[in-house]
Amino acid sequence: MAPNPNQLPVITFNTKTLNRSNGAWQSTSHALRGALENYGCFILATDKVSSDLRDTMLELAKDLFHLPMETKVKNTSDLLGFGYGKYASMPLWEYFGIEGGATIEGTQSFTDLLFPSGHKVFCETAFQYMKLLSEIDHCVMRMVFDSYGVDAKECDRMIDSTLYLSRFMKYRSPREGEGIMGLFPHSDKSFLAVLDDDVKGLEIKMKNGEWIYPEPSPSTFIVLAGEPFMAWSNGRIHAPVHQVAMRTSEKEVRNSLGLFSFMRATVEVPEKLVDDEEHYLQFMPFNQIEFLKYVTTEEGKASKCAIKSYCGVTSAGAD
Ligand SMILES: O=C(O)CCC(=O)C(=O)O
Ligand SMILES: [Fe+2]
Repeated sequence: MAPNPNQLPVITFNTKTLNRSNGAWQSTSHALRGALENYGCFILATDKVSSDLRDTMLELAKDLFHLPMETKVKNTSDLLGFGYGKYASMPLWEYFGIEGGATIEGTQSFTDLLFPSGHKVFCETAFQYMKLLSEIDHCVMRMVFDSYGVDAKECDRMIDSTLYLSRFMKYRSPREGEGIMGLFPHSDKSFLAVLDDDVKGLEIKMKNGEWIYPEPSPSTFIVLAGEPFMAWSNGRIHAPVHQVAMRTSEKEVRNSLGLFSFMRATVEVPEKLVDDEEHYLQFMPFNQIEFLKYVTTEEGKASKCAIKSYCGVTSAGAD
């Protein structure tokens, strides 16, 4: 698949492509893996999540941002990017994260905390929506493992250990004198992210340095690989730098939703992905939750590619 800077590859998940005994599974798996290697992301077209559910979720997420600040800050977490976030350095951006967001327990305790008098519709919708996103995440994992010829049991081990962070994000338009940057350029510290939004703003840097600007659509998501997935693949999968910019001059608010995956189990490069030539072992086994803590240290913050300085093997990994 030749990289095309203006367009991301589109991968379709439907009953045909998701049936392992159908030939379409294999061709889709290879295309998906190629997309992650060349672009680090792709557009996922699927009817797995109805547009009604997506609209309802995007609408309900707005309720969170109307809460008083003293309620918002109750959503705390020790993990980077979880909890509630609003930073002076990125004043347009605000987010809420749910730890264990694809489970009813996690979603319920978040709802109880933020809406003490109850918000059944929010809880049920968020759980239903994020659970579907977690199923998409599982399918992506299975296809990647399958395409590399890595044992499905290893994939199950990883999926079973996944801690999901569901995140509700809001970007307001800049006021006079403010910059347009909603979220600064970064590569994700999650394994995978499944992203959804209602207004354009996500910008992804390609390997050749050009940026692409995916258009939101009610029938597509963006699936994006993070640094830990790159390490697991021994450097094959790309973890693209991306950012959010509020370029429009109109008074506009951008809402986005995402499900981010983190492995509790040790992440280890599969033997299949190591050889003596091009793919000597580039990353030592690591714990992704410990890696998240490392990212907040001075060394982690100063590093150009945190996963390489955390567990990269050779000088090829140094910044
Ligand atoms: O808001 C978005 O679309 C992207 C958010 C993002 O990149 C992140 O939370 O890491
Ligand atoms: Fe990101």
